[in-house]
Amino acid sequence: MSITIDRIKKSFGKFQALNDVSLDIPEGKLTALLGPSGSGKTTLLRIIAGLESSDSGRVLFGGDDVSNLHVRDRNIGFVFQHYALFKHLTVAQNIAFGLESLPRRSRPSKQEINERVAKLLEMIQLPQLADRYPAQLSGGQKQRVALARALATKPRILLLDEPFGALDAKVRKDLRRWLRALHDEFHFTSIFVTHDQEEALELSDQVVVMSQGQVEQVNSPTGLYARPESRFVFDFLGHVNVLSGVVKGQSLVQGNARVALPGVVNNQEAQLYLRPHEVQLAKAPVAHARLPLRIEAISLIGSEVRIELAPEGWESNEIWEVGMSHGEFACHNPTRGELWYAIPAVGHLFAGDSAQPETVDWHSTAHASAANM
Ligand SMILES: Nc1ncnc2c1ncn2[C@@H]1O[C@H](COP(=O)(O)OP(=O)(O)OP(=O)(O)O)[C@@H](O)[C@H]1O
Repeated sequence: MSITIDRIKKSFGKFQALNDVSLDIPEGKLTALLGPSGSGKTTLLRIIAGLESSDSGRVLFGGDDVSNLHVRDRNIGFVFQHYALFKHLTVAQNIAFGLESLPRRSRPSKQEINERVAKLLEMIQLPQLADRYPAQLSGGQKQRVALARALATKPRILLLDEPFGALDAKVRKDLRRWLRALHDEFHFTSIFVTHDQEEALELSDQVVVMSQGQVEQVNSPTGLYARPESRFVFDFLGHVNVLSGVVKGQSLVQGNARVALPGVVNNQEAQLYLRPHEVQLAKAPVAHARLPLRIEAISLIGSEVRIELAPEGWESNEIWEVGMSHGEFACHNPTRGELWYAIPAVGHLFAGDSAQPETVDWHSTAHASAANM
């Protein structure tokens, strides 16, 4: 069941929580609503659910306007951050609750309910815990039961609001993988609220980045990371290295730093954004870039070595980060306190007042410079 959000506005008093939001949520896909605290994610989710009404605009399910439909009639499953399991009911009774509460004419028989609960217990891989009470479960187990309960009435749409927010990092990761696998098997249309970029990128088919009650950008995780369309998305999604300066003589210049930018208008202010993987380190500057940096920290944990560097003779608001394979690291052995030069291969330039970046590609030059290391 696809979902269409059509020009939704919502204010709380004078505060505009959602400002003309339009969005298409594709059928059978997992869509993440990602954004900083207060950007309007939960408000949008609650309007889709029918738990909150909008001031204007429409919500459509599969093309049908459901804006005036009661939450009960929207056939939606919910999972929230704080497990809202009934303490006095067992796991099996919690899962059966939605089915037992259906009006008599649509309620399945006792036997059918038992069978469906048994199937859901299998699905969440907890059949052995059917007779336990919520207090006897771990946080991760409680969230799995909450999910089974949400799915018991076979909803067309599943809404999840920071479902793993209260769990520790390891359990979160396991549950993410498990939810993704479950989704791939059952294909419900899901919307997932999170402010954790890693979670959004790892779990979803489509990411909606929100800021101040508006949609900033919608794309697949890879598309969003590779082609951010605004400074906000750049800053919000992963680390980014920034050189701010003025364009002079076909180069972006600030203090000791200089990067060649053929074709850019002189004498305007500009910011060059570089992802850690778009930069290499060399012992000397190259023709298209002179970006001296001193190594401040080296982190060997993870699949890549992460090197943090501070500008030398120029300034940057944040520390720079460059990724390097463990093989490269062993070969070049960069050490804390040493002076190195960042060599950009691809960059994203915001020149003057432009809200959208222009991609600059120095690839051929960068390959030549890698030999410098
Ligand atoms: N019932 C309400 N009354 C008044 N203001 C509200 C209400 N609900 C939300 N807001 C305000 O609307 C804004 C958006 O809130 P919302 O919960 O949608 O943000 P969010 O992106 O989900 O944030 P978080 O990640 O912190 O949950 C916030 O500034 C919040 O204070």
